[in-house]
Amino acid sequence: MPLVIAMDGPSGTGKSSASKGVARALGLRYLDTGAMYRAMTWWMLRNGVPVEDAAAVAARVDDPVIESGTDPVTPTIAVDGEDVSGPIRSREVTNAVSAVSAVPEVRARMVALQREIIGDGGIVAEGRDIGTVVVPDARLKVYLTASEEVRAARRARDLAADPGASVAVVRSEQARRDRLDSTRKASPLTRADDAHEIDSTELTLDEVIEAIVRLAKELQ
Ligand SMILES: Nc1ncnc2c1ncn2[C@@H]1O[C@H](COP(=O)(O)OP(=O)(O)O)[C@@H](O)[C@H]1O
Ligand SMILES: Nc1ccn([C@H]2C[C@H](O)[C@@H](COP(=O)(O)OP(=O)(O)O)O2)c(=O)n1
Repeated sequence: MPLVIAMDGPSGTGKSSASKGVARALGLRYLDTGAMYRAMTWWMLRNGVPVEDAAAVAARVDDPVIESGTDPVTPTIAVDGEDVSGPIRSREVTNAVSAVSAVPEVRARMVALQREIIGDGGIVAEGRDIGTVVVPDARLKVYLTASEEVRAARRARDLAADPGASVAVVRSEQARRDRLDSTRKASPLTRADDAHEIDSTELTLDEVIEAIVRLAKELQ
């Protein structure tokens, strides 16, 4: 079976950047499953669905059409034909996404879509449950970590245009999201037993990419 690389870990550990780099280096496709949960959340907010009400979210789960592009050079995400790559990164969506992604009906639909896109493989897929639920038989699983402090500093840099996003605020919002993502009932964030753990706290992005490419080459 063509290679599937499953990349999981909490927010700000470098999953998206490393996954895109590895996909480019190895000529693989790339899937950002977090962007899909963010797209679903953006749609719920736009349509006035109370995101803390799991039954209300579940009732609308089949309505949005979510399309993910898998080119690691220009990843795309659209909802009902509208490019939402910018708006899904807002703090409003970020702070609502854990509630929406904890709803089992949301996860069932997203996982089915993700498996369809992953197909026969040749892809780096990143998220929270790729190695545990979406592709439990992936040939290579990586679990990325980094200190809370470094993760918050990285994400605050990404949000530099938002004056409310100080490192302290980002750190506390991130800690809340990690707690929700790792304690929810439906496929919580957890390291698969057979995942390689890489701590990126003291590594450059290139070093992380190199480490994963080396692991992939060892499989051949
Ligand atoms: N090893 C690293 N060293 C420094 N900065 C990094 C590293 N990995 C990622 N980054 C930066 O941290 C930010 C968050 O990375 P991202 O890939 O979006 O993480 P995640 O997908 O895990 O939330 C980005 O600005 C990215 O460029
Ligand atoms: N496979 C996945 C991917 C993301 N999620 C949820 C939980 C996360 O807090 C949100 C957003 O994920 P995303 O990877 O975009 O978050 P970060 O960029 O790492 O901050 O989606 C999930 O439940 N399962």
